Amino acid sequence: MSTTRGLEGIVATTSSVSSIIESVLTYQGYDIDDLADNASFEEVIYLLWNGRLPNSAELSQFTQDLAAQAQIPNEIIDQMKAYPIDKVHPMAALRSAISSLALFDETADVMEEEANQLKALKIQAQIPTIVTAFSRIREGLEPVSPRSDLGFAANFLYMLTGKDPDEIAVNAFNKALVLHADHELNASTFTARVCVATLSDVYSGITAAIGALKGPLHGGANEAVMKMLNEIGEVENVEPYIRKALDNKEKIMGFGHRVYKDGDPRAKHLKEMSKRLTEITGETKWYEMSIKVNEMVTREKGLLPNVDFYSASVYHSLGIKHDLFTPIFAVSRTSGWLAHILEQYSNNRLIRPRAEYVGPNKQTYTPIEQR
Ligand SMILES: CC(=O)SCCNC(=O)CCNC(=O)[C@H](O)C(C)(C)COP(=O)(O)OP(=O)(O)OC[C@H]1O[C@@H](n2cnc3c(N)ncnc32)[C@H](O)[C@@H]1OP(=O)(O)O
Ligand SMILES: O=C([O-])CC(=O)C(=O)O
Repeated sequence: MSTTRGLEGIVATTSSVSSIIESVLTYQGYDIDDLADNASFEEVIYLLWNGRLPNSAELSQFTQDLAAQAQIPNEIIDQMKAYPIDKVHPMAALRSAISSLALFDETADVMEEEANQLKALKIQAQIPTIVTAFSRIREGLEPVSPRSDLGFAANFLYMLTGKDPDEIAVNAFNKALVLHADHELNASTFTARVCVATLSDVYSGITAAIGALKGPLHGGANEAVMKMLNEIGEVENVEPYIRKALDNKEKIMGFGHRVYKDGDPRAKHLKEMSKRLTEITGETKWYEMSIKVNEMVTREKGLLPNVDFYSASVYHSLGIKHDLFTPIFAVSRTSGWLAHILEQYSNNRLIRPRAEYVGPNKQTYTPIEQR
């Protein structure tokens, strides 16, 4: 038996949801560059789940269907109020709340295709409500109910702040959601597929995926990037900070990628957004520091920024709390997770690889009093 550490390069499934071929990312065959410049997040969800773009009647119906499911059970709000708020990371709160949602859905374990599609719609619609409600609860504020007259991106920002968001913020947030929606067989999507391949339920698949996304080598990197930028503080500190980190063989968050070796196509969009938004807020130092970190890490290590690097200064410029960056990633990636979960169910086989045994052999049991 031979092993490949971290399953690098192993093709573990077929999928028609998204592809990465020669560093070009597509959702159902549509280049991410095209979608980032033109599509609403609702269109992208529809695309990922149906394999084609909606026409305007279909999009309008889909948007209404999402809006109709956006309210979460009061019990979930009450539960979140009971969490030890000041100690709980919003990703942990989200993981628990999504798991709890299943308890209030009588169809959670119904495996028919239609029931699973309805659960997908509910989860996608309710995840922004959960993230924003938790954010407000921990600040001592009441959650803001979703509005059916707002699109997905606008509604998220509205529920977060209780105020109508401006157009620039909505467009930037929509683009960020589009860019994060799916990414082939990344760690959290693989986790979701492994989970539901046992014929476990959709909620379990999403809960497991949230757990995998939370780690700093995956989705948790965006929050870690902002922590690093905060520690650096000023542009002139970049050089000594990064030098020390590299000398100590520390990983620089937001750089490197398992699949892209010549650049993540999403990063250029986020870089441009970071430039624009920091100009608007007047806090250009976040962009300038990011550029300097980027130049130095690329020069010294040959590593390029991934999706998490510039998204940090983008979300910061939108006034979003740093520990909500990864939950926002989850809000977007849920669309991809759900597409993969439905695809897995449609042609399922248990996912069960092997491990090469490297432990001791031929051991003999010794009674406890002789050890
Ligand atoms: C949405 C996403 O999940 S995007 C990824 C988000 N994660 C991060 O940004 C965390 C930082 N980056 C990393 O840890 C890695 O680049 C990963 C996890 C993304 C990819 O990991 P792998 O493909 O397993 O690469 P691996 O960790 O083996 O790195 C290969 C070499 O490059 C180095 N390297 C990789 N990334 C970095 C980095 N960000 N900073 C410094 N060195 C790095 C490693 O130390 C290793 O060096 P070595 O061969 O001398 O030991
Ligand atoms: O594909 C990966 O390994 C990580 C990634 O960029 C993503 O999930 O968006």
